[in-house]
Amino acid sequence: MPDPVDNSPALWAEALNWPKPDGNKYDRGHAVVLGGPVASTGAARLSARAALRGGAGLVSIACDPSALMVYAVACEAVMTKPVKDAETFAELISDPRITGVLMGPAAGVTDRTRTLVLAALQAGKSCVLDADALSVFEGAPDTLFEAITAPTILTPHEGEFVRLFGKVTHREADAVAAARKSGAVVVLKGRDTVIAAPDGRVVINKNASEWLATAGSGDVLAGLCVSLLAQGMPAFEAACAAGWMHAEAAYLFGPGLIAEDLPDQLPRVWQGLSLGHNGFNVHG
Ligand SMILES: NC(=O)C1=CN([C@@H]2O[C@H](COP(=O)(O)OP(=O)(O)OC[C@H]3O[C@@H](n4cnc5c(N)ncnc54)[C@H](OP(=O)(O)O)[C@@H]3O)[C@@H](O)[C@H]2O)[C@@H](O)CC1
Ligand SMILES: Nc1ncnc2c1ncn2[C@@H]1O[C@H](COP(=O)(O)OP(=O)(O)O)[C@@H](O)[C@H]1O
Repeated sequence: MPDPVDNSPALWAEALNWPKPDGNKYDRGHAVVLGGPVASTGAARLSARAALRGGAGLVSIACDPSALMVYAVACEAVMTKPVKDAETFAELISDPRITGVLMGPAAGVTDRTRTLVLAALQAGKSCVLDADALSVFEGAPDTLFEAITAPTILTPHEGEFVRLFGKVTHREADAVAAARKSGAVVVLKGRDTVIAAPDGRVVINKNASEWLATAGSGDVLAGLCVSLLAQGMPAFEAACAAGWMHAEAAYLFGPGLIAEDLPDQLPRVWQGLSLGHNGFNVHG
């Protein structure tokens, strides 16, 4: 295994998709977030807001028709799309302008979640799988791995990682082995988040604050991942950038952070990246 590299903008800043003076929202990607059922809508809303703040031009939450009004009332710039079953989900995401799909946050460990995840992967969409979209494959992880053909990011915490890949003994080596086995970029979350690619590249995110140990902060990270993926960044660079920007947002907010605070720190993170924060000047 190559020595893990510390995460920093120098690794991925060139791959960020900055808005163009003559561009429009479609140039910045359309991310779809699968929403959970009517009583569990917060996680997908956090992800969707993070996806917009992460720079995606359009973000939609796709949800069961029974939950649509909750999302529609709670969301403003984020759009809502009803999805009855795998067929309607496949039809929705067949739009070539939909460039990234996030599934998992509070989606439910259900047959519906498993079916919709497989439908998105089989459609060849760039996907981010988090939380329940990972847990639902416990006991049958090969069904998931065999369906992964397009750029995909998995964002497990250690509990979710164990369900798919078994015990964690050495976080860096285990994350690399998991990326090789699944064919996806694996973001093994924790105090020091490990980001591993199927080709063996491995990066460690060391700028995280312990205030990130709060409900929903992983949903924000998943939303950032799908945002950058939908904007056309390669999966490994998107995952590294998302991990760094997520931690930087927490640092900029400081003590007392809850997950809702993270997306609204992202403009300051973008400003820092564009102005040469941390010694790195994106615009030269
Ligand atoms: N606002 C909302 O709507 C929110 C909704 N959310 C939604 O809630 C659902 C459940 O998600 P979840 O992560 O809370 O629970 P689950 O999948 O049962 O795994 C937890 C078990 O794994 C283990 N574990 C080991 N290491 C771990 C670690 N580093 N971090 C955490 N756990 C670790 C640990 O086992 P232990 O170590 O205690 O034996 C623990 O018992 C899911 O749909 C999610 O999206 C949340 O996103 C919050 C905001
Ligand atoms: N002690 C810690 N120090 C730094 N970052 C942490 C710590 N604990 C958790 N995190 C980060 O917070 C996020 C938690 O994500 P997750 O466990 O999926 O929570 P949730 O499901 O509630 O959103 C991850 O990005 C993880 O790396």
